[in-house]
Amino acid sequence: MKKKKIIFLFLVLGLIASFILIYDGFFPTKNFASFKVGDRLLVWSITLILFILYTHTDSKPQLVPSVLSIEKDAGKEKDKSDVSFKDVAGLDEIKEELQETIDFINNFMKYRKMGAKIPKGILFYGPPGTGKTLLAKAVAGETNSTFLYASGSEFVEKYVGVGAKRVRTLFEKAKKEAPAIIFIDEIDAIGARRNSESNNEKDQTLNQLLVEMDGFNSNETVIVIGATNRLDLLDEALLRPGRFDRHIFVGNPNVKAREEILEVHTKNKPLDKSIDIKSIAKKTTGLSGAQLANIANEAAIIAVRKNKNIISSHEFDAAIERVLAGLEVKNPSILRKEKETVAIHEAGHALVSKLLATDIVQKISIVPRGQALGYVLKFPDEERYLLTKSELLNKITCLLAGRAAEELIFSEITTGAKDDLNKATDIAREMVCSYGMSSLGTMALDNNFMRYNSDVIRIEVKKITDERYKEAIQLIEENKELLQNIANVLLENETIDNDELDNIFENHRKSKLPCAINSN
Ligand SMILES: Nc1ncnc2c1ncn2[C@@H]1O[C@H](COP(=O)(O)OP(=O)(O)OP(=O)(O)O)[C@@H](O)[C@H]1O
Ligand SMILES: [Zn+2]
Repeated sequence: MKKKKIIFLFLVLGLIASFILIYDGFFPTKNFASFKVGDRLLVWSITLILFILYTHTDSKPQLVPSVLSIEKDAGKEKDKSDVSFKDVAGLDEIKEELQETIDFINNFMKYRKMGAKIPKGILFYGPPGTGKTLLAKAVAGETNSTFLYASGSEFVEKYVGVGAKRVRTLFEKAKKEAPAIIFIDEIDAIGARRNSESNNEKDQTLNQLLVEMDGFNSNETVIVIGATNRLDLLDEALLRPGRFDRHIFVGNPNVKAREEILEVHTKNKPLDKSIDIKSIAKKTTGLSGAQLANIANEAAIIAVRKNKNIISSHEFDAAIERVLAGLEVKNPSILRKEKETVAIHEAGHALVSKLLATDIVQKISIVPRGQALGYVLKFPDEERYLLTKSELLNKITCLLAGRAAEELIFSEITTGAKDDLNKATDIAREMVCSYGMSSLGTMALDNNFMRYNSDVIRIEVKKITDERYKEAIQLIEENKELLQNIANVLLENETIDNDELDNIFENHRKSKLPCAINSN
């Protein structure tokens, strides 16, 4: 379109020049005396050529991108993948399960002779950053297949038909370059359940995807891998046999897998002998593969910044903190009064966490990082898959303890508890709606019930958080002196680590013992 505009501009100039020269032909003036007949003919012919060019340039309105740009967009990372299963740490069961698919692509004829059909579609689902894309790339790498990457959101367009066309182009390309792995990330963007307030463009795109998946037969070595964080959102039609009929959950790594992931991502980095990958793996419960990769990279960056030629455990600790809590804010201009409030707030979290022995407090800090003015870094003592009701309640108490400490010490509350309140409310809502842990009964509540009974749910959630808040207040009240001690050390040193916190508790305990000499 830009080209057309430029041609149009020259055409207008040409036309003006042509008219002036025609006019001048009839009523010659001095101005154009030097223009011979040949020159005039040249200007007229150029104008004519511009006119022909203008009328022949693609004049499709910009509403729909041209086919060319669609072809360029669909399957951007068209390439052979150089990732193999060696690069995917942990996830052993998944790799085993994918072995069959790999064998099918590698020994296509063997299966064909037997009349065996292999699944066309595999769906990876699970939290972000757990290696879904990496696994798909590794399948392509292990089979030397073309890897075609597309993100579901790329197909979502305002204009009807564009998304569907992109899907078609993607599959055409895959068939042409088979064996191929089509990887559609965020497939929920196009594959979400259809409802009555349907969106025509989205429906057409999803329909096209279904048509394509039904359309290619098992003789074509094209495998579609979809990935989503929300399996529950997907349209059932997409999950039917013959489409995405293999669902593989890719979850956050356990301690052994975390160790392996850290090994993979530190393989090419010069590590100090003192570094114990096992202990880093233990400290990072609940983190995803992507976060661990990020930590390894941050540790290297921090070491470079310190002009070191080897990465030590100090850099790793700093990297964990940075990835979990965000960037340290340099020269923050925080008022003394605010600092006191933050210290009391964080001391409240740490005190109650320790009293209730929920998680191990790794570090308390009032050095602002990212959006937070202060934070408490905690890790569970061990890998947990099940949580008891009392553990969930204790978690809520710990979350509300920051606000409780503020109220108790300053008789005033601040906006600092926003994030805590969100998290506490989320846990309480889950207890009520998903875990059957409230007086509403031992059942899960479906969306319909939740929509029409939001008040009932709110009352239940409030009951839980109110009680927990009361408990937090009581615990802090009983240990006010300890809270002050923690806050004072924080104000003085800005951070407290696990051992120092133990010391504060221990010193406090000793100070409460009746003095041995005086007792005589
Ligand atoms: N199991 C793993 N082994 C090695 N590296 C991993 C693993 N899991 C994640 N990573 C690292 O994290 C990065 C991001 O992972 P990936 O993009 O595959 O996650 P994802 O599950 O597709 O995330 P999202 O759902 O956000 O798209 C990878 O490039 C890799 O560096
Ligand atoms: Zn807080």
